[in-house]
Amino acid sequence: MAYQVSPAALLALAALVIVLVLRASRRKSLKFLRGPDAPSRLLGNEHQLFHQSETGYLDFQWMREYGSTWRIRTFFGAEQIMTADPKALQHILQKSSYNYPKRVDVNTLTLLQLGPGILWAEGSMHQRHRKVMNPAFSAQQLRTFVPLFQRTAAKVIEHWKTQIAEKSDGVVLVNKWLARGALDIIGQAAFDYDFGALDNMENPLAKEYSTIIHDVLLYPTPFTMLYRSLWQYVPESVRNLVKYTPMHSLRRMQKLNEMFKGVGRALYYSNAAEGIASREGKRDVMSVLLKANNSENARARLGEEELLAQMHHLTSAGQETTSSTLSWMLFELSKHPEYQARIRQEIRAVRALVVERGDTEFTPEDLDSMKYTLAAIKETLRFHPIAYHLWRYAGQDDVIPLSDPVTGADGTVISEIPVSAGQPIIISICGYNRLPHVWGDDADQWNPERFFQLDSEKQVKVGVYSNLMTFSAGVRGCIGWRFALYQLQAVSAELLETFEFSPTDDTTRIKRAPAVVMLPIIEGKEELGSAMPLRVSLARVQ
Ligand code: HEM
Repeated sequence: MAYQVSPAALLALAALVIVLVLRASRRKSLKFLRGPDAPSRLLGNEHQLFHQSETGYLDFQWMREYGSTWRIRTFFGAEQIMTADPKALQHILQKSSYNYPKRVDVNTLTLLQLGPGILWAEGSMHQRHRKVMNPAFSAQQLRTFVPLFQRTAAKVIEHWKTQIAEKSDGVVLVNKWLARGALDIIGQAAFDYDFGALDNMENPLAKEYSTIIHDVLLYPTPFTMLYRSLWQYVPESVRNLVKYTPMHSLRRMQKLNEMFKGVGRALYYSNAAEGIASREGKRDVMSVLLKANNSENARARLGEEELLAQMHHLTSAGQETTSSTLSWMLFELSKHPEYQARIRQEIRAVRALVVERGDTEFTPEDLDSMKYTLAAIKETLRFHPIAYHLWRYAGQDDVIPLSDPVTGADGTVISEIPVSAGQPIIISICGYNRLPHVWGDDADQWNPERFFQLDSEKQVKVGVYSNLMTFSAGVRGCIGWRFALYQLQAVSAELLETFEFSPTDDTTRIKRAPAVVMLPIIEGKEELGSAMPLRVSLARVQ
């Protein structure tokens, strides 16, 4: 059936385009920066970025052509800065506090899928959320989760042993199991609740999480992208209403949110019924949330909607990120058997010390002493940053300094960029993590050894860990980075001690698909959704 568009709707659209063009033209022009042509006037380079053959492919190409900062187009012909420059990133993320808010289209997706929690909140509201959550993420608190990480790894190991005994080719979709493990971990660590995702393959929440990013965020259509770009012109107070748009992707997001709220509400109120007195001195996430809900100080209090959203934000932010990173690490090790063997040797040497002193499990100190394993984790975080772009805009007029001056359109050298309020900016985390002058001439190779040779004194200090941008930085930097690190250390040590990982026939076709977060998909087998098949076998006992 052909769609009828009313003349009134066309007029409204034309008026909107005029407003957008006028608004963009009031901004300082970025013509002095070089950059690629836009394939579309309406979509600029946006559609191209969400459909690139692999995450970062365009970033790396443009960096080679224009330097670490360049100009692209966003919707309706407006100009946009894209940068991987260390000083620019430090300025925007670390030094400017809340002056570079998140781009409205991407942030509204967070609101629709996860509710009004910490990842979505801006300014003073974000400060309040962060203050409530911070105590649950101290290094001391997180060390106590190492045994939980090990117990979960043991469950994954049992499942994989069964799988390889049953299948002649020994191929396991490792990301599916690691995602289930990560969901169980976050549930127990944060809320003392077992989602049971590793025990029950039919677990509805785990099933929904396993497909939502692929189904909803990967390869958006031009119409979907344009529609989302318009959200910034809707007043914030009513933006939540876009969830009623009859679009499949938005319905799916809302469904997930409602499913989570069902679990979260029951969980929160069963804990609340026990009273907060029993949680005196405790700093786990559930305890800090209960205290925040009961706080006499209105500035510290979180309402029910915010509480449930907070629980959902943590669950979602802590699941796909760690499990995907671990999947990519195993993928790289399968292609680097010598380094994998070295890691296994290191883990077994530390295990011998553990046994010698009469213990059964690695302590956090044992894990920290595994230098080769840690270098492989850092290198994977650098090479495969799950959150590969951050979408921001300037909240006020400003000047962004550059550490890597670029050659301008007229041939002059540019070492700072004046921006007007409203100027959209894409921060290329994947680009920064590949800068040769920061990481070495072989920055395009996965090589953990670099971490034994880098002179961090010569680098601009950015990021929260190892000068990587992978966890972002500043007031909005990842609150869970230490949690993630301990989890990656503890789980990878158990898996690599037990199993050997090697490539499969699909290995060369595994691609990093750009879906706001990076997903592994197999070229030609996209119908499988996110998939990381690896050949798994029991490691030889020495
Ligand atoms: C390898 C694992 C991880 C990576 C690469 C990662 C990356 C990031 C990045 C890039 C951001 C900034 C997002 C933005 O500004 O839009 C972020 C924020 C956040 N992350 Fe992580 N993350 C990881 C693990 C975790 C874990 C395990 C948790 C929870 C236990 C967590 C919880 C959060 C939260 C709550 C925020 C929002 C912080 C705020 O806005 O104040 N993350 N993460």
